[in-house]
Amino acid sequence: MSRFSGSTDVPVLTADEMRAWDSSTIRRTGIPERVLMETAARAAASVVDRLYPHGRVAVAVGSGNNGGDALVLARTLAAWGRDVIAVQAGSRMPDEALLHGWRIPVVPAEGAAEAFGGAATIVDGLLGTGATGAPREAYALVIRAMNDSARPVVALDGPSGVDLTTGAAPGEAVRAAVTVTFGAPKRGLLLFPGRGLAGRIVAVEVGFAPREGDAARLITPAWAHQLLPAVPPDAHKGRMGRVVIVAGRAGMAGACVLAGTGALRAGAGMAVLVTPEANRVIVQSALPEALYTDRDTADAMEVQRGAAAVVAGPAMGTDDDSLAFLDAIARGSDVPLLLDADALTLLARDPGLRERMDRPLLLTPHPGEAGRLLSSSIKEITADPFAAAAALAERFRCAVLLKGTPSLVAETGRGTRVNVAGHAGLATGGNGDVLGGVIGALLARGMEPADAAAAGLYFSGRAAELAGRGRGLLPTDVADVLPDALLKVPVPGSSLNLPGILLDLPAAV
Ligand SMILES: NC(=O)C1=CN([C@@H]2O[C@H](COP(=O)(O)OP(=O)(O)OC[C@H]3O[C@@H](n4cnc5c(N)ncnc54)[C@H](OP(=O)(O)O)[C@@H]3O)[C@@H](O)[C@H]2O)[C@@H](O)CC1
Ligand SMILES: Nc1ncnc2c1ncn2[C@@H]1O[C@H](COP(=O)(O)OP(=O)(O)O)[C@@H](O)[C@H]1O
Ligand SMILES: [K+]
Repeated sequence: MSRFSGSTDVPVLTADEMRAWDSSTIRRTGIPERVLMETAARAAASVVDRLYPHGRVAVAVGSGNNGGDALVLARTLAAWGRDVIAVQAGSRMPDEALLHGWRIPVVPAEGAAEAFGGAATIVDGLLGTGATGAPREAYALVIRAMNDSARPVVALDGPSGVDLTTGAAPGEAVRAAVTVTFGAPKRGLLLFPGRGLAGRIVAVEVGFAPREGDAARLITPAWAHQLLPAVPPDAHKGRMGRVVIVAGRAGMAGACVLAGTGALRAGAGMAVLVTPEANRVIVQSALPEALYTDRDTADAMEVQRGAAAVVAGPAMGTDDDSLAFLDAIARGSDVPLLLDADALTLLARDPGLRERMDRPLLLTPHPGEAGRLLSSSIKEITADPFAAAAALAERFRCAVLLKGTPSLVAETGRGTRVNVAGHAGLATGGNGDVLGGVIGALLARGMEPADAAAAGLYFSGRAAELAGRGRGLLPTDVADVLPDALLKVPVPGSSLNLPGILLDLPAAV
């Protein structure tokens, strides 16, 4: 389960943004680079010593500052009484003065396999934010030896060989058990394949100045809970938000039921399900708490009047009738509108729909739907989801939740929000429908579309964590524990029980 500090603000940075933050901290505060390195390496040494307290530690050292971190860590562990050996991968070692006179045995890259074989734990200090392209030969050799050693590897800042901006691994790449990343999680650690190679991700505070600007940020529990409107003790159903859900063509009642369940489990005062007569018996039996309206009567347009938010699209159909109906719904009110699934396919077919409506809008595409909306391929979307989410937000002048691992929320002029709550148990048809309903409920309580989307991702992800990790988790199981996820802010902290941990994310398995 992901664990956070109590911070509402944890940035997610590209390698360039990280370097800019380094240098602006050094420039503005006068703190020497060596002090930042010392703090970073000592924090990483604490993590290594806490998780792997016994046996020899072999430290792989590159020639840049990532290697500098590795030398400081090696010296620190040696001073703490640990048995340490270094493997030199670069043509030169970082400044030996970093060792403060401690004598650490150093072997060349060719001796890596033997050195790792004789160690209990390996530390990867080969490449960090300054790396470009695939690791070159001596580095590649050391990485192969690391991966072949069957020893746990703790990566410093990122697993060497992973592009810390894109998550790509163009050549050999370290498979880490744990990554200790400095100052803020790097974007490439949260994107696959980087996310898979990073193992458990521990982000530690190392003394950077407060960040300015609109970089991407994690959706933290503290942030999501602080957005959540309180339930007043004198609440009544009219004040808790009425969500209209347009979903499920004939024979596809499930999508409608799941979205309605999501809305009610997230605290909507009322859910109105707009779906064809053929689905009536099913939706009213499955979800008697919701109201039903026949999509093919004039009532379907009337129900928008009392609505605080509208969710349209899950399995609603993509034929001409559905397009005409969606068009009427979109123009029929000015309350926030969420478009998902089939409604996104219809929007891709008729982008003019956007110009004909005048209301806060949120799109929640998965990469396939995003590809249709941007006329590009799924491959292009997943290669740079941050760019795709931003392009959609710009193109449709609205908030966008791009589903994926991780799911992102973008809106022009605001920093992208990155979701790390949840797990692969959510990869079951129907979870998107529940999510749409959850966000609908949050919109109906007055949250801005981008905030509702981000909070909806967090609470659904958190519910999946509470529901457990086993296979076969149903969307309704996730929905059932939503009230618990909404009620309790998780206690901050990590099982590492060390100060300064910003984020402790389990390995993606
Ligand atoms: N600055 C700070 O405040 C703080 C920074 N910190 C730490 O510094 C790290 C960034 O350090 P950095 O900028 O020195 O880059 P780094 O990742 O060590 O790589 C550069 C070296 O790798 C080499 N190299 C590059 N590509 C390669 C390839 N494909 N294959 C092989 N070699 C390759 C390149 O060689 P060159 O190309 O120049 O020959 C150069 O020698 C950051 O991740 C964090 O750990 C912390 O201490 C906290 C404070
Ligand atoms: N591996 C995963 N880790 C975290 N969240 C996931 C994972 N797989 C799916 N999800 C989430 O589950 C939801 C599935 O939505 P979607 O693809 O629209 O499914 P459907 O339309 O079939 O209900 C999205 O919010 C997605 O981000
Ligand atoms: K590294």
